[in-house]
Amino acid sequence: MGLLVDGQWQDQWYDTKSSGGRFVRKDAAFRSWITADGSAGPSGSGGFKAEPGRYHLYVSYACPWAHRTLIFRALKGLEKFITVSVVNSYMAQDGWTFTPEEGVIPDPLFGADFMHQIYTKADADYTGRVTVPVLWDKKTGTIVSNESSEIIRMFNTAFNGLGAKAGDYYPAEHREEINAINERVYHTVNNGVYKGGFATTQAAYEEAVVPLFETLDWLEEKLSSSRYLLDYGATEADWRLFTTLIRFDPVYVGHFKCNIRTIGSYSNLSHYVRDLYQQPGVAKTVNMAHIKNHYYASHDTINPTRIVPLGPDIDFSAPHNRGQMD
Ligand SMILES: N[C@@H](CCC(=O)N[C@@H](CS)C(=O)NCC(=O)O)C(=O)O
Repeated sequence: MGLLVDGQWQDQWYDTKSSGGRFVRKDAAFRSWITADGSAGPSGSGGFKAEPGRYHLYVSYACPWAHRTLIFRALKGLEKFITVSVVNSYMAQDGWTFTPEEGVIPDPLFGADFMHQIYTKADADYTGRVTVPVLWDKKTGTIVSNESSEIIRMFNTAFNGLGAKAGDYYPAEHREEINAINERVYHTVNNGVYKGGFATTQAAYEEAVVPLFETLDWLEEKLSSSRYLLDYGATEADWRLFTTLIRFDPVYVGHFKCNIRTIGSYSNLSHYVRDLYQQPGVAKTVNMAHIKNHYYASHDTINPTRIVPLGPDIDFSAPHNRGQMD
């Protein structure tokens, strides 16, 4: 694990000393938007018009943030427009790499060995963490965005005129409700598991894990009367929750000590995660070997032996009861 400082790679773990043992996530640096006509989006600069074959997506199968973007690429049928590379599941002193492993898709643009080389191609003096996902523009040779919440919104609409699949996962009339759910789920669940897992004091750990389970209890209740988080149908709020839920019992319960309850013990949440997993195109975005290997092997301050547990044995393709709620 490391970061770039003035374009130079440095191997360094997260600093939690300056924040009372708390893990504090930094904001993403590249914030432009692909739009249908190339006009500027809500942030960054314009010039990134939706065009077939122009953009390349770098992801890790392990990473829940990158996973969102792969799901939206599948839901919207963007595979034919946007090419993809997948990094190795192990992230250590060199950060994310393209070292061969089952599932890795090498970098076709530069033949890079390391993900940090992609960042310095975009900005030779870049300072900051080298995260996935990265959405790359082949035409101007730069990073459009490395912020997953924004990449999924681009994918939701920018390619509609080029023949993307139908489906609006951020409908204008429900944005307020989606934003409110996202806000709570992001802080207490998506990032909550990391705050619990990367905490280096008991207080910081408890500060994360208690609200995490309060939100899971709230979601369980919410899903007793509605198939998805909104009556509208599946929205980005569901997909943003899904990538954390599918990793929860295999990784976060053990490795991140988020173990007050399991997702398997929640009736609605466990059926809901299978329902989402079984939607067209989604199962192939889930690579459980990469997920488990990444967390258990890469975080040696948490798991120095790097032993990857064999369980739990979960069949996400088992039948679910959510269809009866429609
Ligand atoms: N804000 C980013 C966060 C992405 C992120 O933190 N990705 C992790 C992997 S799960 C990463 O690449 N971490 C490397 C690092 O922090 O050095 C997003 O949602 O796109």
